[in-house]
Amino acid sequence: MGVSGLLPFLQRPSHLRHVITTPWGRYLLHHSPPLDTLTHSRRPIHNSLNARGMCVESNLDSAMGLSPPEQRLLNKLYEGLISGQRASLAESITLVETQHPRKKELAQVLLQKVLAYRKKQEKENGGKPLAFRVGLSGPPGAGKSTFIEVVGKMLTGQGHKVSVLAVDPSSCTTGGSLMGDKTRMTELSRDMSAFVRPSPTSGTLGGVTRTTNEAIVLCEGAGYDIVLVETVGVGQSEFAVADMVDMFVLLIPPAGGDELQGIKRGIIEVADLVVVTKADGDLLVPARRIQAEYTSALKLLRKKSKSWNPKVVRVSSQTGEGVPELWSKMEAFRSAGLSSGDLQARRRTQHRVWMWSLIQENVIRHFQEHPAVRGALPQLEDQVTRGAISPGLAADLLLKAFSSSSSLRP
Ligand SMILES: Nc1nc2c(ncn2[C@@H]2O[C@H](COP(=O)(O)OP(=O)(O)OP(=O)(O)O)[C@@H](O)[C@H]2O)c(=O)[nH]1
Repeated sequence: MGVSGLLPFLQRPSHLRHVITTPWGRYLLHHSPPLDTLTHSRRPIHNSLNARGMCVESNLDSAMGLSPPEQRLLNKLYEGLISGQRASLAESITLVETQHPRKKELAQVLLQKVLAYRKKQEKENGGKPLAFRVGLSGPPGAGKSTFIEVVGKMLTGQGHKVSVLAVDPSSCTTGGSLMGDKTRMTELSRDMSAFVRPSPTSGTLGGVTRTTNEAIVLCEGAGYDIVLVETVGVGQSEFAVADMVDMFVLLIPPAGGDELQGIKRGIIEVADLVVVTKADGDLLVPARRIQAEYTSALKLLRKKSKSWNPKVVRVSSQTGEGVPELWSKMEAFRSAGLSSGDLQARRRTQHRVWMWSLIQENVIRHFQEHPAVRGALPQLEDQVTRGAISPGLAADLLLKAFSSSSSLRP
C-alpha cells in the first residue's frame, strides 16, 4: 500500500483531530472515527506536515476541543496522579481501559501529559529510567501471588513504592479469569505504599497489552518506583509481558514428574532469572534438583545480553529464605543493564513492539467493523466451521470484500 492509500485515514474531519504533547514534541493526531463517518477527501496534507511527517500545533486542549468538564476531569486526574493519589491512579487506569471512543481520546491526552512529566524527571536523572519494571510469570499454582506479596512487603518496608499489575490471558479468550477469582495479595493491597490492580476482565490480548503498557506509565507517573507485572504462564501472555518489562522472571514450582514439561521452552529463553519457589520442608530436595536442572538447561541457551547471565535461584515465600538474596540479584541485573545501556536499549525496542501491537489491534478492528466484512462474516464463518469451505478461501474472500470497497486498496 502506497502512502496515498493512507491519505483518507490521515485526513480526518477537523473535530476529530487533536494535538498530542509527547516528550519528543507536539503532534496533531487524527483519530479514527467509526468507519461510516470517514471522509474520503483527497486534500493534500503535505503542506501541513513538518519534517517528522506530522503536524505540529501549540494548543493541546483547544485543538482537542475539550469541554470544560473534560478539562476539569483530566486536570483532576493528572494532578491527583502525579501527587501519588491511589484513587486518581485507579481512575486513570480505568480510563485507559475504556472502550468508549471519546474516553479513549481523553486517556491518550492524559497519557501524553504523564509521559512528558516522566520524560522531564528522567532527564533530571541523567536520562536513566527511574522505575524498575519486572515481569513475573509461571504456571498456575507456582506461588506467584504469595511471592509477590512477600517481595512487595519487603520492598515497601525498605521505602519503595510498589505497584502490581496483572495480565490474565483467560480473560481474553473465555471472559473468565485464572487470576481474579480468588482474593490475591491481601496484605499488599492494604499497604499504603503499594497499588495492586487486577487484570481487566475482558479484551483481546493485544488490547490488554496496550492497556498494561499504558498502566505501567501511569503507575510510574504516580511515583511507583517498582512496577511488577504478573501473568500466568498460559498462551502468549508471558511473551507479551516479557516485551513490556526491564527484567523477566520465571517462577517454577518444585512439582513432581517431568518438571520441564508444561514450561514452554521459548519462555526459558526470554527469562533473565528463573526462581524455583517453595524451597522449604519436603519440597527443599526437589527444589534443589530443579535448580540444578534449570541451571544446566540455561547453559545450553544462547547468551542474550552482554551485561547479564541468566541465573537460577531458590526461594521460600513461606520462610522468607532466599528472598533478600533474590532481590539483590535483581538489583544487580538492573545496575548492569543501566551502566551497559542494555536496559535503555530494551525499552527503545519495546516502544516499537508497543506501536506495532497498537497498529495490529486497530487494523483488525477496522477490518471487523467494515460493512462488507460484517455482511459476509457470519455466513463465511459458518461455512468454515461446517467444513464447507477452507479457512484460507474464507480469509481470501473477506480480505477481497474489505479491499474492494476500502480506501486501503493496494
Ligand atoms: N510450602 C510452600 N508453599 C507455598 C509457598 N508459596 C506458595 N505456596 C503455596 O502454593 C499454593 C499456590 O500459591 P499461589 O501464591 O496462590 O500461587 P499462584 O502462582 O499465584 O497461583 P495462581 O493464582 O493459580 O496463578 C498455595 O497453596 C500457597 O500456600 C512457599 O514458599 N512454600
